Amino acid sequence: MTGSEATAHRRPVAVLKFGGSSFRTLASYGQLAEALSRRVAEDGTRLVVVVSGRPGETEQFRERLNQVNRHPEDETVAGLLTLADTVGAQLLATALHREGRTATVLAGHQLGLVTDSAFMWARLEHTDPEPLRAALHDNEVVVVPGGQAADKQGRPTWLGKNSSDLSAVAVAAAVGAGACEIHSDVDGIYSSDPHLVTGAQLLAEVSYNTAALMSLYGAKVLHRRAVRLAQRNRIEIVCRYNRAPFPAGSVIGSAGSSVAAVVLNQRSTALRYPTDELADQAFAVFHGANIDVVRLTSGPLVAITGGFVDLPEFQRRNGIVPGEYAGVPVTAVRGSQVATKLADGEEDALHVSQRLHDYVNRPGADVDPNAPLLEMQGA
Ligand SMILES: Nc1ncnc2c1ncn2[C@@H]1O[C@H](COP(=O)(O)OP(=O)(O)O)[C@@H](O)[C@H]1O
Ligand SMILES: N[C@@H](CC(=O)OP(=O)(O)O)C(=O)O
Repeated sequence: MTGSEATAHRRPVAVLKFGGSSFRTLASYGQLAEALSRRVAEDGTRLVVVVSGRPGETEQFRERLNQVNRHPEDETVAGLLTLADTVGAQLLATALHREGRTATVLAGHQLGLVTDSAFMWARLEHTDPEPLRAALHDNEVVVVPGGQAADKQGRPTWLGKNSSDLSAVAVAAAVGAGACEIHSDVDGIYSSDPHLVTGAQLLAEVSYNTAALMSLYGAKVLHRRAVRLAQRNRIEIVCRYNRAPFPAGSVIGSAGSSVAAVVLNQRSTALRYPTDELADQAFAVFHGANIDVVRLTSGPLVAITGGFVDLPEFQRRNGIVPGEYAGVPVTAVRGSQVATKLADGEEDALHVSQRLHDYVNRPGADVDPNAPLLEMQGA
């Protein structure tokens, strides 16, 4: 056993993630550093803190890139857009130094997360825990820019849009942590987006399967592959509000509530193809590129959930027949059951979600996890 391994075993390590919504102002860095410093002092833990860039910053990089080249190489997109998270990580590290804490930044190429070479939606293949262990040996806090990794040749790769959650769970698995604390501007997973749907309820316990289904269908709150990685490694995801004292709202683990959730993401797009066969082919291409996609069964339909895919460009490059815009998918999930309705655009998606949410959560509704959801198609 190396010295750093022995130390990592002696000291408990907590893994925390703070998304972009935690850094709306520059003052947020100092406030968070103060709270983290208190935790180090009071709990005697070392921390790995995964951070995202500030809200909108990743997309600002994308705009700048597109102004220079409308058709950039994936490797360049990955190299540039992940810098927003690097900036955030360095700002938090410097705020921690001001608090008198030892802290360092481990960027994707230093971290030990090795992916394939699908630069923009890379898949994790292997983790070397040694860089994290060594950094934890020398520092009270290790700050990790979310979404970053490297391929076998050491080239920077991106785990995809909103993938900081995935980084956090991968880091938790690497350091052997039993939990991963994910902080956001909501304290947990609700029965629908609480900023958009009236009456959305906090779900205290959510099963891995339900959380993964919700994010596959576009719920922004957690990254789908993060949920699956946590499930495989038996890591509990604890969702917390991003301001001290960081109250916990939901735990994602083996237990789950049977409440029906309605997934709304106005960036999701359903595409209709002339035949089922063409829809199957398009689905296979999106899926093969690691993009979150669902083959809807109610027709020759494919839903690209979560947005941030340049659909005309992607279809052109991959030589697939362009699908016709079919609306915004809104999906009800209960246990492992799903039912999707198509709304006529972003505005209509809000109304459809509210109606569906009211319907599935109506007083006296049958919440038997085995009851079919198909009746909701008429909601
Ligand atoms: N079912 C849901 N439960 C909670 N939040 C949801 C849900 N669906 C969508 N959201 C949205 O997810 C947002 C949090 O995700 P995100 O903006 O990526 O946060 P962060 O920047 O902290 O990672 C919330 O502000 C909320 O609007
Ligand atoms: N750079 C990432 C940041 C991220 O993952 O965001 P968040 O954790 O706030 O969803 C992105 O915009 O994709």
